[in-house]
Amino acid sequence: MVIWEKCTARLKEELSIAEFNTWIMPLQASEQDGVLRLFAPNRFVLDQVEMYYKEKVEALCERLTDGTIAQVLIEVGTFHNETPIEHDDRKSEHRPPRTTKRSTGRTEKVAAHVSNLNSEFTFDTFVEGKSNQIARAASLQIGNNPGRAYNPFFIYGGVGLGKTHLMHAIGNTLLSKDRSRRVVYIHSERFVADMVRALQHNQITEFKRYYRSLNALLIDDVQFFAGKERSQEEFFHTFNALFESKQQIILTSDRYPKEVSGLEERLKSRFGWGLTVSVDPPDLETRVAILQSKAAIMDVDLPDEVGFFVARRIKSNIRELEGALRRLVANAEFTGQELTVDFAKAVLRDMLIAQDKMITIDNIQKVVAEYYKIRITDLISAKRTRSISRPRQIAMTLAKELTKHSLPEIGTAFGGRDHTTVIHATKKINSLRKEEIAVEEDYKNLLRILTS
Ligand SMILES: Nc1ncnc2c1ncn2[C@@H]1O[C@H](COP(=O)(O)OP(=O)(O)OP(=O)(O)O)[C@@H](O)[C@H]1O
Repeated sequence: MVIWEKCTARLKEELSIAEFNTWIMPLQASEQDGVLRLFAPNRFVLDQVEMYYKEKVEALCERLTDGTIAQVLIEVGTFHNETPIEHDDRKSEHRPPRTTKRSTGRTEKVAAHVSNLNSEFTFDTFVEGKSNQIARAASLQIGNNPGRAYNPFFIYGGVGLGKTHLMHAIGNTLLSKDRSRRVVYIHSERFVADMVRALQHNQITEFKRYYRSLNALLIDDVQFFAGKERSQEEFFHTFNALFESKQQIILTSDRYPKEVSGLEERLKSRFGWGLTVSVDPPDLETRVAILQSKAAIMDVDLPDEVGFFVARRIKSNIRELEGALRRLVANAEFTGQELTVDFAKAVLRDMLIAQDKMITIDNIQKVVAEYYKIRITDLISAKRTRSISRPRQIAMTLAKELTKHSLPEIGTAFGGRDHTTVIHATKKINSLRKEEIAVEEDYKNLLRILTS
C-alpha cells in the first residue's frame, strides 16, 4: 500500500509520537478504485480518527496522488490479504495457492477478503442474561460447529441490544479456530452499495464470485434490503449457493423475518429455515453487569451504587448505557472528580431527561391498543372483559417497567384507577409471563416495539 505508506510517513512528521502511535499505527489500509479504506481495530479508534485525523489524511491523499484517491473511508475491521480458498473442499491442506476451483472445474481468481470483524466483540466480553441466553447459547454452538445445525441463523431484536456483538463473536470464534476461513461481516446497506458499484464498474461477476466463495457470511440489519429488488435478487442467489454448500449464513434484523416488510417472500421464508432467536431488553441486573464489564474493560472501578443508578435510568438500549458510562469516565478523568451518584446525575443530566421523555404512558397505550387491535379509549374505560382487561394490565406493567411514573400516576392515566390496581396488574402479568407462552411473547414483542 504505497499511498498509505506515504501518508503515514507524512503523518509521522506532523503528529506527536503519542498521537501517531495511538491513532495512526493501529490502522490498516487497502486501496481500490480510487477509494482508500482504513480499518480501525475498534470503535474508539475509529471515532478519534474520524474526528481528528480523517481530514488530514484526505488532504494528504489528494496532494500525494494528484487527486487519484477520491475518497477515504474508515470502518472497524481487519484487512485480511489472505490466500483464497478452494470452494469445494475447505480443508486447508488441500487449498491451492491463489486460485479457487469451482464445480465446473474451471480455475478462477477470488478477491482477497476483508473480514470487517471487530476483535472486541467476543463471547468473553458479552454479558449473559435472561434476555439473551438462548441467542448466546446458539451463537456459541455455531462458532463451534458452523454450517450444520443452525443455518441460516437469524437474530432479531431492538436497537443496540447486542445483535451485532453476537454476530461478530461468532465470526471471531470461527477465525480463532481456523484463521484461513473466509469469514465476512457486512452491513446490508454496504452490501447494496458494493453491488451497485460492481454493476457500475462491470464487476458483477467478481462480486458474485467473492460472496459465493465465503465460509461464513454475516449480514447485519437485513431490514435495509427492503425495497431493493436487485440486491435481494443477488442476495437470494448468494444465499442459495452458500446454503447448498453448507457454509454458514448469519443475519440480523430489528424484527422477526416474516415481519420485515419490503422483502420478497422467498427470502423471508429462507430466513426462517434455520434457527431464529431474539435478543430482548436486559433486566436491571444484566444492565448493571454489562456496565461493570464495560468499566472493567476500560480499567475503571465503577461503584455499585453508580452502576445501579445509571442502569435504573437507562433501560432501553445497551449502546446508550455504554455511551453514558463513557461520558462519565471521560468527565471524571478530565475533572479529577470521583464517580459518585451525584456526579453521574450532573454529567448525564441531558441524557436522563431525554430517556425520561422517550417512552410515555400515552405512547405505551397507543402501541398496546394497536397491537391488540382495540381502541385506546377501551384501555382507559371501565370495561372488564378479558380481551380488554388483559391488554390494559400489560400496558400498566409496561408503564411501570419503562417509565418513571409512580403507581398512582399510572393508575390515574388508566382511567383514574387506584394504585393497588396497578400493583395487582403487574403481579398478574409477571406471573402469567411464566405460565403462558403467548403472554410472554406478547410482552416481549411490545417491549421490543416500544424500545426500538
Ligand atoms: N450482553 C451484552 N454484553 C456486553 N455488551 C453488550 C451486550 N449487549 C450489547 N452490548 C453492547 O452494546 C452495544 C450495542 O450492541 P450492538 O451493536 O450489538 O447492537 P445491535 O443489536 O446490533 O443494534 P442495531 O440494531 O443498532 O444494529 C455494543 O457496544 C455491544 O458491545
